[in-house]
Amino acid sequence: EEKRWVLSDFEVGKPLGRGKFGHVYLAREKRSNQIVALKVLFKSQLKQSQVEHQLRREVEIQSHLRHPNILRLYGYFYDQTRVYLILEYAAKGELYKELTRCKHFSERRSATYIASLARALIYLHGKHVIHRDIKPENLLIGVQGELKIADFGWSVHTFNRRRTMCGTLDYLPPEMVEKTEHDYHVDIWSLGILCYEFLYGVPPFEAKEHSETYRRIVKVDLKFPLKPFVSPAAKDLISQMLVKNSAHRLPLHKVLEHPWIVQNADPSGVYRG
Ligand SMILES: CC[C@@H](NC(=O)c1cc2[nH]nc(NC(=O)c3ccc(N4CCN(C)CC4)cc3)c2s1)c1ccccc1
Repeated sequence: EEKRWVLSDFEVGKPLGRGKFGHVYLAREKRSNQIVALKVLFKSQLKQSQVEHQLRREVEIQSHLRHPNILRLYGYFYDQTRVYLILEYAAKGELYKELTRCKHFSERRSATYIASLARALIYLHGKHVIHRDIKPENLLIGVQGELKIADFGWSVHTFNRRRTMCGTLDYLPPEMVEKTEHDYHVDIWSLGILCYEFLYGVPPFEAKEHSETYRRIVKVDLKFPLKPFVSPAAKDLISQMLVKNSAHRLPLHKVLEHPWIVQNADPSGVYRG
């Protein structure tokens, strides 16, 4: 595990995509012939945006996670100018491109994905990790069609926060004792947004201006278009997740028991079309 990787350990192939601060390439680890995705980030850009600590946290968190719907991080290394993350290769690419191509997903496909994500989030929250950035752009599709949560750049260990919270509660002002804005309920809200976007092809509070989107979110101005047709059960689940009071959002284990999920999600967690 403590192997010190170097770039020459890999034969770097075609670029797979790009994201914040860098690109990701198909690569083959020469000794094992293992195919991986090599994410290359530029130190200059990381420094400029002061996200080095975030990247360290991403590596620390993702390297310890083991779940079929969470992209593995096998290791990392760096050189003078770049940081390299050795990631699991998701062979069917980016979910958002598939969603754009299909316009919107069927209820079976959507429910199968939402169930996988709920299971992955239950696992994450069990480890005191909240992702905080669950959206189509951060979801990849594995070779069997299974969903993989990628890019833990914004995830945090609630543990640390709770430790500071648990220390000396007495001296904390009310607003600090109040829910930290990032408790794990944020991921349930994001799952509701994702469910809506899978079924309708657009997120529920989309608007031309950011200020309008903000207003619609805080008001939870949830509207269900007449087209495409979406079952009342699906709308019921979405309505139970997109609730302003975070404590009243449907808990993740209840999401898995919801009739729409039970009736539509493929038990294997894989959508085979
Ligand atoms: C989620 C963004 C994040 N990405 C990762 O970490 C990523 C990690 C990771 N592992 N495997 C990937 N696979 C692909 O990117 C991929 C893309 C297209 C593919 N196909 C094209 C169409 N064809 C018909 C089928 C095959 C197949 C695999 C990616 S992306 C990121 C963040 C910052 C910088 C770079 C990348």
